[in-house]
Amino acid sequence: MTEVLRITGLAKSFGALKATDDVSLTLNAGEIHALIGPNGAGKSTLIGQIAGWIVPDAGTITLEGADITGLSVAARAKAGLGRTFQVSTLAMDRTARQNVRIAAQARAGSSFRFWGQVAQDQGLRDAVDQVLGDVQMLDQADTPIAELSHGARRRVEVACALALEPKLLLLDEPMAGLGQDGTQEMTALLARLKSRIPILLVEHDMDAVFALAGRISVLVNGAVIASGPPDVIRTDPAVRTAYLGED
Ligand SMILES: Nc1ncnc2c1ncn2[C@@H]1O[C@H](COP(=O)(O)OP(=O)(O)OP(=O)(O)O)[C@@H](O)[C@H]1O
Repeated sequence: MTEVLRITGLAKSFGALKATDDVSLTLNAGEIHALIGPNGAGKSTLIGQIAGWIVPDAGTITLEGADITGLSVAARAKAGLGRTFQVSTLAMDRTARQNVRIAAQARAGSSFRFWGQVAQDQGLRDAVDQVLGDVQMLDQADTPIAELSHGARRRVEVACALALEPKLLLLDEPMAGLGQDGTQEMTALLARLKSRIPILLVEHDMDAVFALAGRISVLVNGAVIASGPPDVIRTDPAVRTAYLGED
């Protein structure tokens, strides 16, 4: 079992409020580790600290054994921390392919430097087609984002993240607002991806979480109250009381 991400003793307070209270967790190769918890539990604050736009008061974050706690957002992305954004960053007037190409170009910048233009163009085209295929968007690759469904846009966002060849994906509520079909498509996509790229998943859709996650950690008032496989979490009395409800 290869550990990709390790968070140790992460803490963040806003005034007297402990938004993240001594949180430790790991993400292993080949798994989806879901982070669930009621509104205000501290999930987004935790993701913000891992991604780097919130500075923790204490704790460390390591990516494949390297300490990334002090790195900038951009440096973390370069180190292999992939993510999508809660607010879409896609260029709406560009096609899916053009959006993914921008991400692939950012990734390829240095590695293609010594190649000729033709090889560079071919390499980029192949990389873009590969990730568009991964998210099953090849048939809509040349459609402007503005004309795509919400679910298709989400898949293009995942393709942009994949184009950066990350070591893991941080996904903050990828099912939000998708509806039944979109949620099913996104669930299938994440299930396909996980063997290649481990995913730390924050998600409110419990059907998706229990279908996808190998491990679930439950956050309440900034602290992890339970962590384990779905069947253990489902029956944990503290979790049922705090979050899932008794029904
Ligand atoms: N910048 C901030 N300043 C003050 N308080 C904050 C700040 N950011 C978050 N909080 C508080 O920290 C707590 C955790 O918020 P956070 O958004 O991380 O929870 P969450 O689990 O992601 O919630 P949701 O499921 O609703 O997105 C909340 O009480 C929130 O009001």
